[in-house]
Amino acid sequence: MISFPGTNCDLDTVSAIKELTSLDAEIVWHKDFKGKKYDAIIIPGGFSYGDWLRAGAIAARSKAMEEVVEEAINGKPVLGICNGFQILVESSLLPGVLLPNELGRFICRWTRVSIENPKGPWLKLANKKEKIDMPIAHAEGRFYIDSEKFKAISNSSPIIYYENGWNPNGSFYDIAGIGNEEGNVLGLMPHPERAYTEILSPRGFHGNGGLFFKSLEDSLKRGW
Ligand SMILES: NC(=O)CC[C@H](N)C(=O)O
Repeated sequence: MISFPGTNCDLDTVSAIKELTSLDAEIVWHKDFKGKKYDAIIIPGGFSYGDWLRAGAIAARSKAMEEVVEEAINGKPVLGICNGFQILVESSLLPGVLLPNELGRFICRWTRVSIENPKGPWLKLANKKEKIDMPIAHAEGRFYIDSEKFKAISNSSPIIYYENGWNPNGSFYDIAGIGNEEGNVLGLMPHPERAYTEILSPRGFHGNGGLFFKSLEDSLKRGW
């Protein structure tokens, strides 16, 4: 798990993985990060470099991200959560861009998503259209992708959609998260590490965000 200046969800994400799985997980300062050392890479949420320029833009140009790009191209599992998703998009590992929220301000609330075209190590245990409840907390989460590109990938790449009426930020096509064609790289704006047990979830929501981490565990043990 890579930590940049301003990353603030790294501890939560390590805790989620350790509580839910038998996997080992550690936080690595970006300057010390060596991609080859790990079986999977997570870029957690936060405000890397204070979200200056655009969220994720500066971290995307770091040496650590050069390593991540190399590993991702070789098929290693890479997950970006919120600011991590912004960094993956800024690194061109995932298509599209993340624009400021339609409301023009930071939004923090629970939301509900469903999964299309589940594949790859992060979604191995997901059923088609599986619904997951997780909170979002961001200012720049409005996903944009042009219609041609969307058409080209919508039947083949994993896509996480906000359920009808749950789009908090004006994302195009209600997109909350997206994967590459192979599914080894996945990015999402909602926070699964804040929704991995029932006790973390408000009344009426399911704490089922652990699916991503349990899928990784299963995938690393048995393949995907
Ligand atoms: N929680 C996060 O990672 C989101 C923060 C994010 N950089 C933003 O758009 O505000």
